Amino acid sequence: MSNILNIQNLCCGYPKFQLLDINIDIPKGSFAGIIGPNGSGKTTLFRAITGTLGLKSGKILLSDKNLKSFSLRDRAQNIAIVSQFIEAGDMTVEDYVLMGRIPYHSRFNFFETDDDFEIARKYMEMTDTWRFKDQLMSELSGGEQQLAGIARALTQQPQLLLLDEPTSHLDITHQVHILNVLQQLNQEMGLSVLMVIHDLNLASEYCDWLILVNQGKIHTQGTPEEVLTFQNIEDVYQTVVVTQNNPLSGKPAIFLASQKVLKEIQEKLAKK
Ligand SMILES: Nc1ncnc2c1ncn2[C@@H]1O[C@H](COP(=O)(O)OP(=O)(O)OP(=O)(O)O)[C@@H](O)[C@H]1O
Repeated sequence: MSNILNIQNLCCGYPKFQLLDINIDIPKGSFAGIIGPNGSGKTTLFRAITGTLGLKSGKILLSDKNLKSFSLRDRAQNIAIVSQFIEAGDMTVEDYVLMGRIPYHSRFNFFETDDDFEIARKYMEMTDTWRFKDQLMSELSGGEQQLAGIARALTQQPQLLLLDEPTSHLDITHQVHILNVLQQLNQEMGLSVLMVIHDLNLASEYCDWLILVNQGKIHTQGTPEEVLTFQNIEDVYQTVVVTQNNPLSGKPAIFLASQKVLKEIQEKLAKK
C-alpha cells in the first residue's frame, strides 16, 4: 500500500529547539498517533507538515508528492488540522463549518455554493453537530466545539486529517465519542488520521501505528505492542509503569502507581 505521509531526514525548529533527522512512513488509511512528553516536539512536527514552520533540511511527501510543490490552497485541500483550542466565538456552528470550503474558492469569491452547504451538512450530520447549526460556537461545550472543529476539517475534504490533542479537556464520555467518530471515518471513508495524544491507553486502543517522540527525535515507532513497552515508557517518561493487555481488546494497557505504593513495594522487597 502506498504512503499517505512520508517524512525523510527532516530537521526543523526554533533557535533553542530542533527536531532532528525525523523519518516517518505512514500508509494510506492509517489511524496513527504521536505520543511523547511535554515539549518533545509533537506540535513542531505538525507545524512542519502544515507548512507553518519552514524546514531546515529533509522533505515531506504527501501521497508521494513533495509538499514543497503545494500552494497554500493545495495544502489546505489535502491536509486539514483540528487545533487544540478553537476560537470562533460569535459565529454560528454552520458558518464555522462552512469555512472549511474556503480553499475551494478564489480569493475574491467567498459566497458558498449549494454544493458547499451540502458537503458541510453531510459532515455535520456525521459528527452529530447539525442539531447545533444555528447556535453560536461560544454556546457549545468543549466537546461539542471539538466535534464542530472536526466537521469543519472534514468539510475541507482532506486526504490527511491532523488533530492536536483532540481529547484534552474532555471527560471520558466525550473522549471516547470523538475517538469513535474518528475511527468510523477512518474505517468507512478510508480517511488517514494522524493525532497527537497524551493518553497512552487511548493511543493504544485506537491507533494502529504510534510514533514516540522524545527530545526532538523519534525514540520508537511501530504498532502499539511494539512502542508501549515498559522499557520505552520508562526511558522516555522516566516513570515506572506496569503494562498489561486490555482484557477486551488485547491492546497494551498502562497502569501507574503512586510513589507511596512504589516505596511500600521496595520496603517489602528489602525485608525479604
Ligand atoms: N514559536 C516558538 N518559538 C520558539 N520555541 C518554541 C516555539 N514553539 C515551541 N517552542 C519550543 O519548542 C519545544 C517543543 O515544543 P512543542 O510545542 O513542539 O512540544 P510538544 O511536544 O507539542 O509539547 P506539549 O505536549 O507540551 O504540547 C519546546 O521547548 C517549546 O518551548
